[in-house]
Amino acid sequence: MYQGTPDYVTTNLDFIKKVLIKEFDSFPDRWDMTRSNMVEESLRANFLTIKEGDEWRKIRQRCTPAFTSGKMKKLLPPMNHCAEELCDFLEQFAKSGKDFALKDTFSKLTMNVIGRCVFASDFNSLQSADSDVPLLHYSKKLFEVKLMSPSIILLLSFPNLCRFYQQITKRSVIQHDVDQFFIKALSGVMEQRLNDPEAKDKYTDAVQLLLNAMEEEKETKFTKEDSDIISETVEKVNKRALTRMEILAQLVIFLVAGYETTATTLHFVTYLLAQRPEVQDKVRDEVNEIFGDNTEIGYEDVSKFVYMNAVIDETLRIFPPATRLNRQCQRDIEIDGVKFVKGSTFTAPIYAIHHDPEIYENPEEFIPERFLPDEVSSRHPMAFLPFGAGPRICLGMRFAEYELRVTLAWIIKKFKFLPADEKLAWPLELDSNGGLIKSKYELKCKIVKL
Ligand code: HEM
Repeated sequence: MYQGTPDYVTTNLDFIKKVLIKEFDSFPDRWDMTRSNMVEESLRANFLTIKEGDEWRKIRQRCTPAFTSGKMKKLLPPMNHCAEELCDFLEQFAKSGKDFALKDTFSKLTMNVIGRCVFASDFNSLQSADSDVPLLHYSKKLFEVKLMSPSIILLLSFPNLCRFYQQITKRSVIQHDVDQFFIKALSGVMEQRLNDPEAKDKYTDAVQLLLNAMEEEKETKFTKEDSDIISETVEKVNKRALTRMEILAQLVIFLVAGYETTATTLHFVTYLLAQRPEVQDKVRDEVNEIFGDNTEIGYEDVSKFVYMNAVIDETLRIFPPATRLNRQCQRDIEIDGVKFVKGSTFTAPIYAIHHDPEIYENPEEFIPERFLPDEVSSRHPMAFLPFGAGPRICLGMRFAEYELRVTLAWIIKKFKFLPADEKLAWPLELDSNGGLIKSKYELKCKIVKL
């Protein structure tokens, strides 16, 4: 049982594949404890992550053009720009020789990348304290909905009362201030674009793509390369345009889903490289060969990384930012003798799968070679699920993959990463309160300029 709902959890990879892909029509949505109590027109009720059925299909279809391979090409210059800025920022730590906190630094970088790629704005996060970057402050807060917070307890104990309160006041019981902040901040950007007759030709960021989608009914053409983020299930959908609240909500979810997950991965990968100089040197050799004396990492360069890919994937295996994923059953169905009734849930325990010794020998060891192409092709496709799978797979997967590679290439080329003075025991002690993985103790390292 999960919060009063029957939940079936398994590490059986064939079974997981059936639920996430083959029987997707019976398991199209995520289970969300707060969904039924949300004010329909509220910001979070419109998040793609929470939307159900045809409403989800429509929004996913509209958002996908922002993440296609063609769009990624255009996003590489801003990603390179942010990575270069990060290198300038890191110089102070190289000069001081002191330990520095990885998570804080990479959170600011990923916020800047989202700023430039999604909002075509400079958030300048690196130079500011957290409290001076309101988007960072409120994005962190949006993630802080804890299972045992007073508002959640209230919601679970008195759902009807909460629904009544929300309908009357149009205020969300959970974090009303956060919703208000985002609505105010992003409405401004939207209005400015709507009032600019040249905006359509001037901007290519996600805000503009979604605004175009709001007005236009045009069909989007997807290439074969895009098949990993768009499925046929999504394409067969009514073509109603998006409302303003729907657009606002997706911008917020891109910001929130995009910054914490990618920053978490970058901070773990850098930490691991600092502990393993021989792996770090190997990545650097590859980077130097591909990056050379060029001024930025290009679209074709990214696809040439082999060892760096293996390092990133092995990091995502050991530390998957989302430790599990779930689906809610929409109609009674039996799969391999397991009966699901409508409303029950299914959980794929990503962390447990990634640490299963039957799948990965010595799972606590950092062995990037496990992710060299031949090894990957001999493994079950569901053995590695950091971005989920099936039609509801992470929409920002490719965005994250590019951001991780571009950033890592820049910092590895410019700096050597060394262990911090303060040593932590391995395996690291982790905390996944709220579903996202965290190290219990702050991860730090030292750097030397090359
Ligand atoms: C290392 C970085 C990231 C990781 C590990 C990650 C992981 C995930 C996972 C596990 C899911 C659930 C998939 C499922 O249920 O099958 C998900 C969904 C999602 N992610 Fe990511 N994510 C990352 C980066 C991003 C970025 C950069 C964005 C946007 C800019 C993003 C936007 C989304 C959205 C919108 C969904 C919901 C998709 C839907 O319901 O259709 N993610 N992500």
